[in-house]
Amino acid sequence: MYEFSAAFAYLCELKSDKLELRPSIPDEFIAQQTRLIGSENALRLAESLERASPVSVRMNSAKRSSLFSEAELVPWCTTGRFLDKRPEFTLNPLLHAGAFYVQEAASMFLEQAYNAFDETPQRVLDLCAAPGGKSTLWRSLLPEGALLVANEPLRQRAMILAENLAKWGHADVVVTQAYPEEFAALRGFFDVIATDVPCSGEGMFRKDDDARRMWSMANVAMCAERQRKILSDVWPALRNGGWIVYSTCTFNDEENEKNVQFICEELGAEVVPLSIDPAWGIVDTPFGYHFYPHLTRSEGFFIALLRKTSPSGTQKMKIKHRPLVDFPKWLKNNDEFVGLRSCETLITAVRKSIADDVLAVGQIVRCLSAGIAMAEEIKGKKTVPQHPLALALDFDEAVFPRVSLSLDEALSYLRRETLCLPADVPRGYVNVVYEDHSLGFVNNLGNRANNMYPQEWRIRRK
Ligand SMILES: C[S@@+](CC[C@H](N)C(=O)[O-])C[C@H]1O[C@@H](n2cnc3c(N)ncnc32)[C@H](O)[C@@H]1O
Repeated sequence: MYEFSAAFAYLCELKSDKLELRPSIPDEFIAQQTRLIGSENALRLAESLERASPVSVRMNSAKRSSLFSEAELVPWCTTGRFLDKRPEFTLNPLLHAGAFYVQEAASMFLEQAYNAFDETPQRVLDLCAAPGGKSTLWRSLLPEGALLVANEPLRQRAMILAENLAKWGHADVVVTQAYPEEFAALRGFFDVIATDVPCSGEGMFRKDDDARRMWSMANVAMCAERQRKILSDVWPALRNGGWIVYSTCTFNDEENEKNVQFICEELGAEVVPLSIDPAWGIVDTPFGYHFYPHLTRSEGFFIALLRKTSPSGTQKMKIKHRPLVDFPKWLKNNDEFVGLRSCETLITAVRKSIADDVLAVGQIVRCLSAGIAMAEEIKGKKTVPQHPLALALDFDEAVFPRVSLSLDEALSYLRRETLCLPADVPRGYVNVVYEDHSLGFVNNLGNRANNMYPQEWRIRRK
């Protein structure tokens, strides 16, 4: 029974009083929340969805910078920071150097799920990963030598995911573009599968008008069904005893609690409790954790940690070994890597200890990137350093001459404009840096320096 109360009537007034520039929050959504969390909370939730979103960032602990060091900490994530206002992030070169990521604070709670693992996972699949907020966090949490497969089925979004992970700089990442069922052939391969599933986006009502416009109970039901299909399709790829991190940015129980129940009962898993501080304002339920914007400084979010109890078996994969190739010795620890040819001309470096896993994944699903894209060979003569190398944590910055850029020059570089370097800078490939953070390469011809920043990554903002 819906609880149509005075609070609900007040909400309707609130909606009609608003300057109607934005689509209003759907009545049925308010009724649904009234049923789920009571009228008082539904009222406070709806009010909070009309307020401005909090601003937060997460620092890349492997690319140290003093930026935002004074900002308030996000209590559930060691590298999260709240900002008082939203700066022009695009015009900060350190964003493009991978020193930080702009991320909604609730998503950073993933760190608490990670802390609940009783052993360190070695193979993690982030199944619905674009644009890469949680993948960059996974990568920061995982130790070196553990493999992260970050996947996104949609091409354009997968390209953005690859870009954001290249900026983050860790070598032990494979970016794939595949649908969940394609991973089933990697039977029992992964220790962890994270499913940050596409959802009805109620938690985004504050930021995203389309989420308001597209919302309906029918859409909620459609999303819930698609989520169950995603989970069922990828299920064989999770090893027995492996972990599922299930999350959505929506509030309703169809896509949250009922799907967690489906995973437990139909697929075979148990919910694992997380430790939370009551002061955080997170709502703890038997099936997972809710972030409500009227209670936490965040958007709406739901997350559950589960452990697989059903058997999956493992399939011993026959790895088709590819010939190793020499790669230019431009890394700090070249001996830890092997060179592989990604396509005819591109040479990548992959950590030796995970090379077989990387090959196994590449045999089953389409890979957009794996390891560090090092160099392009041109007609077997010239070796051109690739942009991801300049952003990689393993890049040996002593190899190429380095030039520090001012803010204006750095922005000009990121817009892919031609630069003019000081006369004493050697000719050839030069690494350009901003505040000690590598931004990329230029080819210095003397009178001008050709900009090697990837065309599709360039910033357009003046
Ligand atoms: C909520 S977003 C992921 C956000 C991301 N995890 C992050 O933190 O930046 C869900 C993603 O799932 C993708 N997706 C859509 N259909 C999918 C499917 N059938 N299987 C897996 N992912 C899908 C969407 O394109 C979208 O990029």
